[in-house]
This record gives sequence, C-alpha cells and structure tokens, in this order.
Amino acid sequence: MLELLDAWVERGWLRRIDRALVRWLKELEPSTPEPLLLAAALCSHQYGRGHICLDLSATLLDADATLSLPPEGDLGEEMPTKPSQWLEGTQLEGWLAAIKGSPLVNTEASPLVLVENRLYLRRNHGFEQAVAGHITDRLAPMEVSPELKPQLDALFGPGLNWQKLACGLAFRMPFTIITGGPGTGKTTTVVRLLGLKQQLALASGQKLRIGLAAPTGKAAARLTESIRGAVEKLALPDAVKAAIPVEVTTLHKLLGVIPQSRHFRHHHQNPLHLDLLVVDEASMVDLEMMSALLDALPASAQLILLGDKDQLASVEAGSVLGDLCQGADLGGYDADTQHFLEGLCGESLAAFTQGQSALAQCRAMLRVSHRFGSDSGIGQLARAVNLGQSEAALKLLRENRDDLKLLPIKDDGVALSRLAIEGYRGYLQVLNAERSSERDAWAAKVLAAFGRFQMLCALRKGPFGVEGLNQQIAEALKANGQLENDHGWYEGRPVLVTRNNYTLELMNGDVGICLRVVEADGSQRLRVAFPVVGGIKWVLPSRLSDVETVFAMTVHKSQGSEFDHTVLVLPDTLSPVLTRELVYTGITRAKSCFTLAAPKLGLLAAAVERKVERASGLREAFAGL
Ligand SMILES: Nc1ncnc2c1ncn2[C@@H]1O[C@H](COP(=O)(O)OP(=O)(O)OP(=O)(O)O)[C@@H](O)[C@H]1O
Repeated sequence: MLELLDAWVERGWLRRIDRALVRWLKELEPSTPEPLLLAAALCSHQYGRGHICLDLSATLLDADATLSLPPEGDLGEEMPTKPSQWLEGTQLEGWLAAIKGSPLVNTEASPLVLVENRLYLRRNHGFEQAVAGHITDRLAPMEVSPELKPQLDALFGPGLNWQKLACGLAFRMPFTIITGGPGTGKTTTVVRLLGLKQQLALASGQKLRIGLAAPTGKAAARLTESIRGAVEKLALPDAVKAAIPVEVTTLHKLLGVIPQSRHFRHHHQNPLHLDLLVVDEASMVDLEMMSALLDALPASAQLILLGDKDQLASVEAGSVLGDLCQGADLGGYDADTQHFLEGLCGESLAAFTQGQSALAQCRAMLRVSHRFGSDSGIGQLARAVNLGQSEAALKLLRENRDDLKLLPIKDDGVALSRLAIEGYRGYLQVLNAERSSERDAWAAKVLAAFGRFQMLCALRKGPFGVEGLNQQIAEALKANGQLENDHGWYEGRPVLVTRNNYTLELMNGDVGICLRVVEADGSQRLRVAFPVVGGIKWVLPSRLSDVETVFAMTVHKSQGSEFDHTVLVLPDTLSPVLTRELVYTGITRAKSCFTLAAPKLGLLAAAVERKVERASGLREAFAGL
C-alpha cells in the first residue's frame, strides 16, 4: 500500500501530507489492514478538497470520480493502480469491518472516527459534533409577545412577506438562518430586526450588546456600508438608531486571533460579551471557524446567520450553510411554526410544510429579489443556472440584453484583451485625472473606480486561469499605453492579499492599488493604498509578501464582493472546480452587467449541470431531530 501511495504522490494524485498520515498510522499500528490505510489516505485527501469525511459507500460506487483522480491532463502511460481498481470486488460490509476492527478507529482519542459509512479525521468529527451540538441547544422556541404582529406589520406592512416572517422567526428562535439570493433583502431585514429588538430592549431599560461579523475584510467593509445605509433609512428615534452598531468586523477579529496559532482568545471559558450576533456571508464560513464561533458565543446569546445557500462553499473544508439550509426552498414548517407564522401574515402557509425538521423551524428563505426585477437578465440567468437549466441560460446570454453579454474567445486572446482594456480604462483614467486631489481622497476614488469592473475565472493555472489572465491583461494594458509596466511593482497595479497579515492588519481578500505618491520631502514613491474603515491604509510594496495581481480573480476569492460589471472567463477544458455553484457565484457578483467569456460554450452547460456536494454528517445530525 505504501508503494502505491508513493506512486500516487509522485503522480500528483495524492498530497504528501495524506501519505504522511498513512505512514504515521502504520507506525502507530503496524498490523493495520490495507483497506483501512487506503481509506485513511482517501479521507485525508478528501479533507484537502473541502470534504469533512470520506463517504465509503459513495467511494465504492465511483472511487475515481469521488476523488477526481487522475487530475486533469494526466494522460501519461503506465498509470499506477487507481483507487477503483484497488477496490474492485470490495464490499461495503467488508471494508467497514476492516476499519471497525482497528484500534485506530473509534477508540479513545483514536486518530480516526467512523460514523455509519463516514470516516473522519478525529478533529473534523469533533468540529462537526460541536457545531451540531451548539445548534441543537438553540432550537427551543422562545416566548413571543402578542405585540409582535402589529410591530412587524408596522415595519413590513400587512400580508405575506418573507422578510417579515424571517424577522418573526428571529423573535421566536435563539438561532435563525436567513438565506436568499442577491438583493433579496437579507441586510434590510436584519437591520429592521435589530432596530425593533433594540427599541424593545431600550424601552425595558436594557441595551442589547449586538455584534456584526463577516468572514473576510472585504465582505465586512461591504456590509458596513450597506448596514449604515439601511440604519439611516429606519424610521426610529435617533437614540435607538445610535444603539445599532454599523461597523462589521471580521470573524477572526471578533474571536481574537492568537498569531501563529489555530486558537482564539474567545472560547467557552472566555466568551464574547454579546447578546446577539449577526454573521453575514455565512456560506463562506468553514466548519472549523463555525465551531470556534459557536464555542465562543455565550449560551444566552442569539445567533443569526445570513447568506446565500446556493453560493460556493467555503474555501476551507465544510459546507455549513449549504448543509444547514438543505430543503430550505420547501419551508419544512411544523404545525406550531406554521401556526405562528400564519398568525403573523394572515395567510395560509400550507404549501411550506414539506420536509419538516427541527432545523427548518429556525430558517427563512427570502424569495423576491429587490435588486433584480423579474425582467432583469442577471436575475433570470442566476435563477436558470441555479435550477440547472443550461439551455435557458445560454438562450438568455444570446439575447443580447443590456445587462448580459456573451463573448466567444479564441486562442489569440484578442477579444479578452480588448474587453480588459475597455473595462479597466475607467480606474486608470481616474488615477490620472484625480492625481492632484488630496492623497487619501485620490486613492479612495481610484479604488472605487477599480471596483466597477472585475474579471473572474475558475482556475489558477493555464491561459484561462488567474495567473495566465493577469499576465495577459497587464501586457495588454501596457501595450496600450495604460500602464507603465506589467511586472514587479508599478503604478496602477491592483493587488489582492492572499494571507491574513496581522501586523499590517490586512486580511486575506483585501484589494489595494499601487500608486505613486509624493512624500513630504518631495520625492516620489510607490505605495499601495488599501481601503479601511474610515480611510486609506498606505503600505510600502516591500512590506507586502502575500499578494498577487488582481486584474483577474478566482470566483472563490470574489465571494463577498460585488462589481458593477463582472466578467466570468471560463476555461477551455472541463475541470473539477467548474460547477453550478461556481457559475452562480460568478454571475451574482454582477450588479449591473454580466459578461460570460468562453472559449467553448458547451462547457457552460457541462458546468451548470454539475452540482457538487461536500461530504459531511451535518445534515444527518439534524435529520432525526
Ligand atoms: N421589502 C423591500 N422593498 C423594497 N426594496 C427593498 C426591500 N428589501 C430590500 N430592498 C432593497 O433591495 C436592495 C437589496 O437589499 P439588501 O441589501 O438588504 O439585500 P441583500 O439580500 O442583503 O443583498 P446582498 O447580500 O446580495 O447584497 C436594497 O437597495 C434595499 O433597499
């Protein structure tokens, strides 16, 4: 087995760390049967791809597809034995028996845990148990005042309105999930909710300690902006408005990062001082972070998660929001919740009682987009993609609507370069035209203009990956006289921070632009301007190590951001990362115009028809409740 794993590592099929785990297990227990060693290697490999566990029965059905082996493009001769070949003839019962019999599994502090057909690395099982446990503790309904209906009617108007019902659920349940697509009013709803809750608390002589958090700095900045706008619009006394926080922090900052460690300052022994916490962009929160967050939240504090369940799952392992929102389209309300919600809206909700579960009682799905009306191309395209209707999606893209464009691209890259030159012209013009403005104001204008256009792509490598596209676009802008240079540090270079830097207080996902500034002594120097709450942070390029040029950005990195015009560049071959969730996330980053640039249109259909599910036991954890 170890030789086989060596061959897989050499081929790039398996990570070194997966093999190291297996070697360690064999050292711990030299008599470990090979089927368990294989399962451990695959389990570790799956974890690297975002899965919380290895589903053994799914693996037996299609081992190579489950692990997407061999990687794209590996057509070499003399293939090593594939997992499917090694497992040929293996029955689930036999595999489970070999796993269960080992002291490495399901014994005290054993490195592996088996639950039904799911094999976990112990720490992942721990995180999953912790998340399920903390949420289960928050599923008991609270008493609701009869005054709630008129109060909600005053905020949302009479009748059936999912925003109102979401708000109602958040008065009834200590844990609430509000999910919905772009512009369905998640922020609006939660701000009205916070206004009402704080108003009631202040009237009874208390003040709620409210926290607002998002997974990345970019998402936090965007949310701060939209919450501030929504609070201003509230028809509430100034004293109440002043008691609603508008500043959103990152989850890392909220929990208190301890540098060089996986631990946080806040945990169950040093909980957060909060009565209510709202976490936006919850689809980006991975299982480990969710576990840390719930551990740090006092039992008395209410938690509200906001997010779009159909977006890509977190970059790190897990698909917490997706798992918790399984079946949310159906409603799934039991008789008590149905009665409560019908009392609030005065209409029958009998159509929303299928698929009942304990979790469904604290979930509301917002169903009407206020940003994209029914005739909006972006809205219709997002819906078609979400439903897996690839033909309808293509038809919409071909209709040449104002807000949807289709750009077939050829090998020479000319069309794409032309689009980039056009798209990035705006911020480069602002950069030059506003140079004489005050320094921070200039940078703020350049950054705002840069945020109006963004190219997104699926992959990192290859001509249609982030590296190839960045190079191509920078070259095109330089050749067109818009940039002074196309490598190293140059004025106009937009950069993305790729790793949290606590010293500089820059977070993974932050975007800055390199500008030539005049120093106090009259000398000129390149500095990178980053938007921060209340101003601009200027950083010398030499202090920035983990950054990359961001004319093109992966869709993964774009989560939590929006751009007026978003271009999604598809690759020329089908890759495992190209999925419905990725295309949907790319489309929904667009505020007013979306362009699909594709060398092969057929790939759109293939991607849209492929929905990924990350293996985890979170759904099962709530199924029986
Ligand atoms: N009930 C409503 N009636 C009219 N307009 C609304 C309503 N709810 C929200 N809006 C408007 O729709 C827009 C989007 O709302 P909001 O930002 O709350 O949505 P969201 O779901 O948080 O969006 P996203 O997370 O995609 O940015 C805002 O301009 C908001 O003022």
